Amino acid sequence: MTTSTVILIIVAVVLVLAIAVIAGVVLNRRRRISLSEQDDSTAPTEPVKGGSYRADGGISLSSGGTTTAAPPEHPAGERTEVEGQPGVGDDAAVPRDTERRGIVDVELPDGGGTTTAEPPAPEKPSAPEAAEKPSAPEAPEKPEAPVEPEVPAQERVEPVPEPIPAEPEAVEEIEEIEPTAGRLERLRGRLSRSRSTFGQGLLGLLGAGDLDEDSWEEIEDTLLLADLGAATTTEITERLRTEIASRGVRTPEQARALLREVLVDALGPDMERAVRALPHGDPADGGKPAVVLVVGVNGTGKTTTTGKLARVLVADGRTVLLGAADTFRAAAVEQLATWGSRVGAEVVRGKEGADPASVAFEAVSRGSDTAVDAVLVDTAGRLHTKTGLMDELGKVKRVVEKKAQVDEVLLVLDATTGQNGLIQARVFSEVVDVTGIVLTKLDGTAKGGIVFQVQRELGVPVKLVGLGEGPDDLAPFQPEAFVDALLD
Ligand SMILES: Nc1nc2c(ncn2[C@@H]2O[C@H](COP(=O)(O)OP(=O)(O)OP(=O)(O)O)[C@@H](O)[C@H]2O)c(=O)[nH]1
Repeated sequence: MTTSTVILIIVAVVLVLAIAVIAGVVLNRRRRISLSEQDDSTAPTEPVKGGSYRADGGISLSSGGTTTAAPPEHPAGERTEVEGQPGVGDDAAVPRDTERRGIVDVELPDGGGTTTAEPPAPEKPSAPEAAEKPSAPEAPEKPEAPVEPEVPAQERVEPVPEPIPAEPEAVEEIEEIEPTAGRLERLRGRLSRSRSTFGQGLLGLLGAGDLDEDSWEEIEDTLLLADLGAATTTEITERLRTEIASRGVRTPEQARALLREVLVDALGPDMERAVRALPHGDPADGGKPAVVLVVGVNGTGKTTTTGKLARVLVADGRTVLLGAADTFRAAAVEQLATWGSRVGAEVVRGKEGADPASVAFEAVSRGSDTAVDAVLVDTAGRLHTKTGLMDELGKVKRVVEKKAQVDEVLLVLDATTGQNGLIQARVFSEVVDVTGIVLTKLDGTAKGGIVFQVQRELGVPVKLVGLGEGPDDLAPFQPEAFVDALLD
């Protein structure tokens, strides 16, 4: 082989190598999406921030009778992480060592129930001195004689031995209530933890420039950490990838607008979010009050939410009656009574340990008789894994339905509990048809993404969000305003 042949071969090899390197670089560049270059001429002119949406709407209320919303579909096929999760009754093998309430076995009244909430059955009718002491401040109580329901024959609701329509609590002056309009806007600062990790995290990644595989992985991680769940995360990431490429998104502003659009879409902006707490017709003219059941596990914020919702209704000029069907925790009844007295709402309560179904029934009866606009029934916290307690909840609803239509079943979920909230939601909705979700304590978590997951999982809209412990820290859930609060 001559020297010139060798040189030619070397040149050819070098050329081939050079071509290969150049091709590799070009291909790699193509896979990246660059947001750093401004291309004014071709860029679509997306709104820079927030769009035209204004979060000044109030909490919207509707009547259960007039809603046209189709019953939610439960997209079971799309469920994620269901493996090994408990459902109702799955605790059969769990040692039943948890305290159980006695469930009074009440017969359901006839559908046409001739009932009156008439008479506050005196608490201790047999104690002679009791007459003189209208309400002796809880002195060290004499051992309480078992309260036998004395049946004043006529007109009494058979299954309701114990609930006592409370004397309207000494109504202090009715408090001023924050307007319900623009609450999410007012409270948006409370979402700062979710905003800084989730919203700003995403914006930082999307706006940083070249989006390679590592960037997309980081985006996925951010979504997962914010509790959006695997299915929603994949869906959002895929959509962002496709749209960024197809729309020729180039600038951080365009990326932001796209992110907003994708997140809002994932929140189902068209879901019906009005709280069905308006009466059926005019209660003063034979109409029926709306009935709202508030359910959930312990400590999620049911009583607080019931109280806050009562304020929303009162602020809207409605009359409200509260049913304290949390007969398990005496403090909860007192707590609700305080909420009631602050807005001048009557509270129907039972004695500790009373059958919650009977208290709920009595509350609804009383509400009908006194022609209030809405009866809000606070139920006891219950572990979703305890069959007996879940059965009891089902019974509460069935008993109430003997008297009136239940318009809204609000499931209160604590946003800080993450995946567990989702499991609860699933089980509760098996037992009582949950019609709306209240996500509380969003002010204390960076995991605001649970909103996406819970809606997707249940097909039930988040209607309200709790953003603090203050009496008016309850806001309507508005997807656009929520996403804006995360991204701004
Ligand atoms: N930060 C914050 N705290 C809340 C919110 N909602 C409720 N809380 C607090 O959560 C705690 C529990 O609230 P409750 O209303 O008593 O909960 P519950 O579900 O009725 O409790 P049980 O009757 O024991 O099941 C209270 O300290 C409330 O002030 C919220 O949106 N944000």
